[in-house]
Amino acid sequence: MTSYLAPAPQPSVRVRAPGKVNLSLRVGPVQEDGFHPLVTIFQAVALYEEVTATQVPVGAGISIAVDGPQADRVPLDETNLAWRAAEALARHTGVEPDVALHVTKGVPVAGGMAGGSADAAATLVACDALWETGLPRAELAVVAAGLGSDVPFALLGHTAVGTGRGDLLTPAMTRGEFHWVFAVSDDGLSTPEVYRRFDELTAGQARDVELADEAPLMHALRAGDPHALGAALHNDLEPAALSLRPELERTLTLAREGGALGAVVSGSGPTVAALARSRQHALAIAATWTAEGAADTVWCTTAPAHGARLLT
Ligand SMILES: C[C@](O)(CO)[C@H](O)COP(=O)(O)OP(=O)(O)OC[C@H]1O[C@@H](n2ccc(N)nc2=O)[C@H](O)[C@@H]1O
Ligand SMILES: Nc1ncnc2c1ncn2[C@@H]1O[C@H](COP(=O)(O)OP(=O)(O)OP(=O)(O)O)[C@@H](O)[C@H]1O
Repeated sequence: MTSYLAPAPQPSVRVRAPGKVNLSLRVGPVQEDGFHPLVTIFQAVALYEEVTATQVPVGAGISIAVDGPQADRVPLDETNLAWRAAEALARHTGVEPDVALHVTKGVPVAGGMAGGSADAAATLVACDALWETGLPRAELAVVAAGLGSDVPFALLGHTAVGTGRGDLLTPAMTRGEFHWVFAVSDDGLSTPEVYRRFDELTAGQARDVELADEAPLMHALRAGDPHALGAALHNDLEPAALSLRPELERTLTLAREGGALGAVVSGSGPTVAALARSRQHALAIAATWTAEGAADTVWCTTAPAHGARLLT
């Protein structure tokens, strides 16, 4: 009689990281390095990317699989931000980059909601646990900033003020829960292209960014006042996104006509974010967008949400 022993499962670690909306995004004049100085207020939303990192034999290298809505629009090679995050952490800590990554997308792709950045942040936390490299969060944030301006915020989550390229973060005090609805387009926008259009529209003469401009928004967050927050939403990239996608103007108008407390293009777009009074109100705005054909899909959620966090 032959006995059969099933192979032991390989150790694996699962991490969840959030997408974001920029409650305010103020963009200064382009610098010599091609980046723009920002003052932004990030808020993490309860739409999550999940990354599972599984141990593989020494020398196997990195591999990646992706599922979830819009997974077919995500690269499966070394250009994937999750792959780049594993490589960057291995380089930083001197370990061999051997890991199988599985990404489940829960944030729109190329929608201005930093889904790829959330994958990178989740991968840093997952590989740090799997490889037992034990980096403090502050050091992970340095590796994160090398991967992209939005990656440190996906690590931190909740609500935060971002300065520099958006990578220098200070947590912001908020009260309560906010209801968001997002109009998502199947056809994403390229972040560098939107910044380039911003440069054209401002003829390189954008006004310097000032943290003081955010006082009303910070007050609304501290008070947990969705009406004041709605009135304070702001995005300097919105004219650039609208000039590349004029149809987004109607999506914004429909949300406002539907009683949204505020409506704004999310980050570099083309997602439009509307702040609702309640979950029922969010669903009503979503229904209007759908009925009017103003979005390919609509996603309702709440905020703020936690940053990159181990699930197992
Ligand atoms: C639009 C936002 O999502 C708002 O949070 C971010 O500024 C974009 O962050 P991201 O996608 O992580 O961007 P990165 O990967 O760092 O940079 C991509 C490109 O965006 C432009 N970029 C980005 C950040 C910044 N402060 N200034 C820029 O001009 C640059 O052309 C850069 O080459
Ligand atoms: N893990 C990933 N998930 C999604 N896209 C990725 C990933 N890695 C690389 N990409 C590429 O990067 C592009 C932008 O991805 P992403 O979904 O992060 O955009 P975004 O949300 O607009 O980013 P941001 O708001 O940070 O500017 C995609 O079109 C895709 O080609």
